[in-house]
Amino acid sequence: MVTSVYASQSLLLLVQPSCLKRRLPTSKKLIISSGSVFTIGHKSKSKQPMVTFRNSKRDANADFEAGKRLYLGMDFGTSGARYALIDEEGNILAEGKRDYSSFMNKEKVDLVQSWKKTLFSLLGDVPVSLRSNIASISVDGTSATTMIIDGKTGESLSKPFLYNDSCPDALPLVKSIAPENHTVCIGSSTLCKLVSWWNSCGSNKDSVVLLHQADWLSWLLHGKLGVSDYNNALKVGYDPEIDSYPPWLLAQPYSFVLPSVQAPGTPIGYMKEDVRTNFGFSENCVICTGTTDSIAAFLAARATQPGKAVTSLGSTLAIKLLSTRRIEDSRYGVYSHRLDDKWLVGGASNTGGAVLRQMFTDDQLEKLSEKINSSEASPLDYYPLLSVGERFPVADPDMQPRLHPRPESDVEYLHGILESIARIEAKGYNLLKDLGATPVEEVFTAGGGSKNDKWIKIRERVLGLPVHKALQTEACYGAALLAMKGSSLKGR
Ligand SMILES: Nc1ncnc2c1ncn2[C@@H]1O[C@H](COP(=O)(O)OP(=O)(O)O)[C@@H](O)[C@H]1O
Ligand SMILES: O=C(CO)[C@H](O)[C@H](O)COP(=O)(O)O
Repeated sequence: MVTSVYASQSLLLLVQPSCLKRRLPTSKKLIISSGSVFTIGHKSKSKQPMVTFRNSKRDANADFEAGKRLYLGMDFGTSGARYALIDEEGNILAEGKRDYSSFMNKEKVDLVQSWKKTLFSLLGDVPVSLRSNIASISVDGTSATTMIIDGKTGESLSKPFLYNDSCPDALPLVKSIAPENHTVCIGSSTLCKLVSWWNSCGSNKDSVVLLHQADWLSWLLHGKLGVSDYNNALKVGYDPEIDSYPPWLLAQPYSFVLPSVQAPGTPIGYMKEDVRTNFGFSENCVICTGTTDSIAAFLAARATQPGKAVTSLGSTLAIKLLSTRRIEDSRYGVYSHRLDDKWLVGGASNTGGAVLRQMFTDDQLEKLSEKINSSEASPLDYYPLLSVGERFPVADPDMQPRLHPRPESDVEYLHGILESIARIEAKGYNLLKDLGATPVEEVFTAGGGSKNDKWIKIRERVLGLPVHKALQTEACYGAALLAMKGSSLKGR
């Protein structure tokens, strides 16, 4: 079941210059009972007849252009999920977020159910009066988050393998079938997770489908099982350069479980009737293929020239450098995603915000960061990890976390951690240059860490490069741009 369609239209050309404007000045920012925050966009300036809508449920009142097409992007990250609803100019009309924790059953962490509940809760947070204008939806998720699915019911047959889970048991076999230093030759690759499951499950494997988190969530909306995109499928071995799974992978006994692959932002089908009627979406609402969270963050930053890069400072540190040359070397956890006719070279470290969140609340991070002297180098040398193992810029499953000695001052401690993460980021970009990628000349920042101006200053000093906060820092905005691309491909 292998087909591939490559949408030649460049996403970046679709995004109107006007969308380089900052966010819409919002007329309202409402906190609603579910804890989700959404903003209603400002009055449009166009000539179209204005339709004032009232959302009785949320007492929202904004003017809205009748018939205007909207695009919904949904980002499923490590700690929670977000949505952004944009118009054709890239203006944000509504946005919201949900933490998974509100759906976690403490005794049993049922991630799959929490993702599903979060998906439909977020859909329920989209302002009712805007839903019928939504022309398309795209979902991004964490990369290599692997699900073994019952091909008949769509239900998960095992616990999902998360993006940073590692299956070293499968590595020798994977290395024996894949080219040397191929992207899949790392314990956290999707292929290692598939092989590990295949070798351990024994039982009936006939109607099994492998899906990634974004694929499965999209299936809940369009109902067509077994479809992925060439970003999510990269780490199971899909080759976006030949638009196909390579022969060495198709020759494997488990190749029948592999999903079909299309370009990110490709229309897959209309929203399922039951979901559509339940939420009040249009019968023309199309669900498109998605991408991974850090690629969605790159798209959101709208970096369009080789040498521009985006660092996602989310729960993890993921770097993406736009390069004319494809680079791949699993010894360092370096791989290249395709972005139209260029390559997003990079990797994802296990360091990042999750380590910070273990020690400080977001409020403490903000207050402590204000006291940091970012122009001064911290003498502290840490390797901030939540647990043993690193993916990039060193692929070492046995790497130990290093967060001691801890100084008396929390300001100094945080400064040391932020600076140490910046050193890992710098090592990553230097490695990409050494491996032959287009040298980085400017870095945009996405993710939760992008709100930390002191950290941006520290990173500028450590990287020796201009570092900025991206105009749009949320991956869900990038997913919304993908939805817009898909809608144009559908000719809608
Ligand atoms: N002011 C801040 N400075 C540095 N990091 C921050 C700050 N505020 C939040 N974070 C970090 O941002 C991370 C959440 O970012 P987010 O992009 O939502 O992550 P993800 O989508 O990977 O779950 C948290 O781990 C948190 O520690
Ligand atoms: O760290 C992660 C979760 O946030 C993922 O690994 C991240 O998506 C990076 O993977 P990719 O480069 O394939 O997008």
